[in-house]
Amino acid sequence: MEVIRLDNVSLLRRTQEEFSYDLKRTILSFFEGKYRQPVQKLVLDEINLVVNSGEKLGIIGANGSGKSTLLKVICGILRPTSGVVRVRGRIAPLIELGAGFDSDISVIDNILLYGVLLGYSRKEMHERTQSILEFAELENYALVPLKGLSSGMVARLGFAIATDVQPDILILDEVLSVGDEKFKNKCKQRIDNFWDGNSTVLVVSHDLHFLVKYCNRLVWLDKGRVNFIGNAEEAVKNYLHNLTIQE
Ligand SMILES: Nc1ncnc2c1ncn2[C@@H]1O[C@H](COP(=O)(O)OP(=O)(O)OP(=O)(O)O)[C@@H](O)[C@H]1O
Repeated sequence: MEVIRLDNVSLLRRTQEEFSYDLKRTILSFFEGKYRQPVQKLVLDEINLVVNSGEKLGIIGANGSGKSTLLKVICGILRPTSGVVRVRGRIAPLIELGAGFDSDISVIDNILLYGVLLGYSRKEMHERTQSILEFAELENYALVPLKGLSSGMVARLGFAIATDVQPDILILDEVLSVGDEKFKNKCKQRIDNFWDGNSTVLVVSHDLHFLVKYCNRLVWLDKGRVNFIGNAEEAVKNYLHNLTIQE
């Protein structure tokens, strides 16, 4: 059964150097006649992709090729400029762990907030709070404001929340190495459960060995376009061959 479908999805974004939140400067430059239209870049270019239920799909490509952007479009964090994205089922994005947190409120309140952001009810999150705190090994920090935690602890909390709930679709963006060695092993076990189960998994990684071992198919992105999609070994072979030609 099809769970993700992208038809001709493109995304234009303002380039970083043109991007300014400074309204005063923008208005001033307008009156001084120095205003320039922000430059836009085609970050995703006519992407067509179908992912079936239970499939483990890896995404490879050079830095800046659009891998994280593609995941964000699938999760609904970014809206495509054109094209259609369809997703069936509950999705848990493990992207920039902790990006939805509020540092001034307590760990427990952040669990509720983050859970609601992921689409779960407050009641459901109340019931899960204890197991999340236990997995993240933060039982003694439940009432502490998040700013009192180390960045590793915050990442652990993000991982614990997103994986405590059983998503239909798990999205992993280079987050397979959270926390210290002991915690990494715990994360690996949890991820293994998703791999063995029915969840559909999309994973972005530069670890090609990992992807060949764990993924059915790979998508190779190049400058926002799908360069290859299919068998994982073949994708990596083509990708590496292309790199040697460029060198
Ligand atoms: N917030 C943003 N605003 C504007 N452009 C952005 C923003 N974030 C990323 N981009 C641009 O979008 C393009 C794709 O970036 P993306 O992060 O998706 O690449 P990536 O393949 O995940 O790279 P990496 O392997 O380095 O993580 C890049 O050209 C980048 O400069």
